[in-house]
Amino acid sequence: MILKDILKEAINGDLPKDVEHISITGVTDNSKEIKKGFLFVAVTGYKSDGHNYINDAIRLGASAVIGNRDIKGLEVPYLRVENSRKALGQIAKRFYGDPSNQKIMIGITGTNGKTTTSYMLQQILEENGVTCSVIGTIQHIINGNKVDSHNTTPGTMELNSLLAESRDMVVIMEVSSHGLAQYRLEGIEFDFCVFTNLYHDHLDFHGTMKDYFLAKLLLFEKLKPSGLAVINGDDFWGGKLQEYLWEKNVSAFVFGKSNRCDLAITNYNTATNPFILLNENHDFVKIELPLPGLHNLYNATAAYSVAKMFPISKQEILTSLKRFSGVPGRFEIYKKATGPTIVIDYAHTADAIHHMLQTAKECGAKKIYHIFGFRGGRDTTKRAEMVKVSSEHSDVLILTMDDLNSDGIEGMESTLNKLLSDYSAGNGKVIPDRTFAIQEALQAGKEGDWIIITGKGIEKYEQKFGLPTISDKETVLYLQNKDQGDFIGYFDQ
Ligand SMILES: CC(=O)N[C@H]1[C@@H](OP(=O)(O)OP(=O)(O)OC[C@H]2O[C@@H](n3ccc(=O)[nH]c3=O)[C@H](O)[C@@H]2O)O[C@H](CO)[C@@H](O)[C@@H]1O[C@H](C)C(=O)N[C@@H](C)C(=O)N[C@H](CCC(=O)O)C(=O)O
Ligand SMILES: Nc1ncnc2c1ncn2[C@@H]1O[C@H](COP(=O)(O)OP(=O)(O)OP(=O)(O)O)[C@@H](O)[C@H]1O
Repeated sequence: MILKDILKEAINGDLPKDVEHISITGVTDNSKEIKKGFLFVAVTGYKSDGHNYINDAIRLGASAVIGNRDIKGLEVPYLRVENSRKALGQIAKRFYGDPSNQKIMIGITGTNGKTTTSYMLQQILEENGVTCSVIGTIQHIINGNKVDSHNTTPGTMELNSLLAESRDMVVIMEVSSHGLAQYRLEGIEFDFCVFTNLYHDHLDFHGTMKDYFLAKLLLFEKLKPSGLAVINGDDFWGGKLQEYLWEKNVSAFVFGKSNRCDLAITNYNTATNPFILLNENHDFVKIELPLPGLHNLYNATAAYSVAKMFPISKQEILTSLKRFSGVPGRFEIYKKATGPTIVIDYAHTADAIHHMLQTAKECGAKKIYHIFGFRGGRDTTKRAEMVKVSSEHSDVLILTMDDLNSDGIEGMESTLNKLLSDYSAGNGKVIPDRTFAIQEALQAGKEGDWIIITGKGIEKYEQKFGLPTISDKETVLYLQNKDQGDFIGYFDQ
């Protein structure tokens, strides 16, 4: 491939003579992936600086380098750009032949509900003959094949490579604020952009809610002129987004409780036989879902709003939602003939915890045990509110370990104790070993009680705990079945 052909957007103006005829064999921003004839794009990162690896890249065979520093005297041509992360996105798109341009692109953003809404939409579309690639937190699904996911929104080279590989008609993407802020979607345009909600999260990265919102807003700048924004109008920031798009004359379809919404919520039931009743231009739509919780009904409404833009009948959409298969690690219920109801969920914001505990109450929980922890190295300012909400809406809260990342175990243990004493109403305890915390709740829980384990969903434990299990699901199954023989591991999907 001729280098200058993929630099169209990345470099303004004429290229130097020594670059005109260079051909390249690949592109990467990671010196460890360099092969002979590659273009190396040096990116200034959050942990390290790609410019420090330029010499390694040349030694390994890079035939040209792009960066955003003033660098002279390299053995291969060097092109300086203003922002090499952005340039990488522009180059990735060209290198892979602008693959998103050949797809119907659906981007879903928001603090919570992205994964659930994508799975709902995938099920509706696929059951009605529309093949989908799904890119998100749990995994990426391309042409029906599952690929491990390292980021919710993959890095720009990986993303464009997945899109180029896809033979599916539609791409449903979870779009994270990090991905938007880091130009991972540079040059990609969307047919539908969905906004689920915005709550306190990731402020370690964005600083303020306003900046977090502004990062999310970037997705809606990527809407095609013919595209449609689908917005949860009941969310405070959803309202702000609506105003912004209105001023810009961008088409938006809004759902919410106000009767001014395009899809007005008139009634719902969140517990047994959950449903949400919607008024769409005096035509009533009843979405039934095999999954409790108002939050899931909102996710289903978002999925319905997009699906109805496809040539699929209302009845077909409602049938698919009624038999929705659920999402691994999101409101997954484990219940034996007798004993407590156990739920494994991915809630990791105060708002999501509120929804979970509220749903358990609405489902008739007699006593609620809530087990959770905090990710090390991530937004610490959300922790107090998570403890307050848990303490207020559960009967017993047990603080335990989540992934430590770069934090130390002793430090986290004292953080848990301090948060519990400062923000709970005295109805909690700290059990650092996550498997023992679950064990204690399962031993105490009786028929009619609910035990809610949040934060990790299907993710594997990063630390070793007391019981020989590697995830919340394994721990629950191990404890539920431990009298029935030796445990050999269930190995999560
Ligand atoms: C803090 C952060 O967001 N980091 C993201 C960022 O990494 P980075 O480019 O800054 O990486 P870095 O390690 O500082 O390295 C800088 C540069 O040096 C290069 N390098 C480095 C070492 C070397 O030997 N040679 C070399 O060339 C690297 O390839 C890179 O180009 O860009 C990478 C590529 O796009 C991302 O994979 C990476 O996500 C990390 C793994 C991460 O954990 N991110 C989280 C916070 C995140 O993005 N989360 C959201 C979901 C959030 C949610 O809603 O829950 C997501 O979309 O996943
Ligand atoms: N619409 C919603 N409003 C509030 N909370 C929700 C909503 N949907 C899901 N949740 C809660 O958030 C958790 C994560 O849901 P989901 O994985 O669908 O969201 P996500 O946006 O993909 O999250 P992440 O970016 O962290 O992967 C769920 O387990 C549930 O507790």
